[in-house]
Amino acid sequence: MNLQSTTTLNNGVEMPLLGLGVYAPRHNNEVQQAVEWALEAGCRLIDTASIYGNEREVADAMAASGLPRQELFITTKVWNDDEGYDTTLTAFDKSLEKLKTDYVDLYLIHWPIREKRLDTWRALETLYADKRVRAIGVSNYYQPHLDELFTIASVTPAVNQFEFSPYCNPADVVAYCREKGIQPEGYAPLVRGEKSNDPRLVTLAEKYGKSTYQILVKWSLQQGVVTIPKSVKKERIQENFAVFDFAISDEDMADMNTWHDNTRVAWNPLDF
Ligand SMILES: NC(=O)C1=CN([C@@H]2O[C@H](COP(=O)(O)OP(=O)(O)OC[C@H]3O[C@@H](n4cnc5c(N)ncnc54)[C@H](O)[C@@H]3O)[C@@H](O)[C@H]2O)C=CC1
Ligand SMILES: O=CCc1c[nH]c2ccccc12
Repeated sequence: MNLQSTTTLNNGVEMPLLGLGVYAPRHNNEVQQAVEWALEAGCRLIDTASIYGNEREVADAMAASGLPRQELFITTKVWNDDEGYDTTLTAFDKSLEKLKTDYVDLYLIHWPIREKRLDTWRALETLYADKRVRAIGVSNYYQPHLDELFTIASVTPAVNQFEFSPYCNPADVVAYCREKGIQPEGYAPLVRGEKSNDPRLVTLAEKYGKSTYQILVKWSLQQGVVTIPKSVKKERIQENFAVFDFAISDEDMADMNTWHDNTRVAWNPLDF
């Protein structure tokens, strides 16, 4: 496995396993530079969203990189206020305009807004049928949201993105996604640095000669879960991607799988 390693989605599209998240730097003008550094380091997956307000910066970095569009994998998301059928189609057009591209690789429903999420999904299916997105998916969907979606969906979501770290490890959601052919993707894999002093994590970092951040990234990757650590600092971006020269033992992976303590940086999907 290396930075170019991909997973094959349920419609045959190849998605990189490791990418850069771009929510939410203090200043969005840091995003263009961060994406450029990530692309230079070999990263090809960028995770943005309309609510992050930085799709234009992502577009500028894509252009500055000189990389062919088809080598990049760009995810964006429809935000809560835009959910609904027509509003989602309009929001998608705005995202495309900001991203200065004529297609998105993966378009996600950002949160499952109760009254609107089925109409929002129908809009995503329209965009997919019209070949304006290569894959469609959801974010922050747990089993009840997926089960509801399956009652109307003509297309199975290709990806479900949700909070995923050893400290927020909804293993039942991962298992359910796999059963249904949905690729799990984890956000906040670094718990925004909140756990970097956890003695158990520090011990593993020392054992493997890696940083605590690299241990967290590797824990996701070794399970085949796509992961999108965020940083806008060059050294940290490079550090977070330098995780292909070691492996966490099965025993240590099993131990990390007992650390779940419901630590969340975002809302609980079951509240939606
Ligand atoms: N679908 C959704 O609802 C959500 C999606 N996301 C996506 O996931 C991405 C990652 O999640 P985040 O919330 O950004 O949290 P994260 O867990 O990736 O943490 C990022 C923070 O960790 C610290 N950090 C990163 N690398 C470091 C290093 N090598 N050394 C020291 N500190 C380091 C920095 O403070 C940085 O701001 C987001 O940028 C976004 O793209 C995030 C939250 C919700
Ligand atoms: O992707 C980040 C999701 C998120 C969760 N809460 C908020 C509030 C405002 C913007 C984005 C988000």
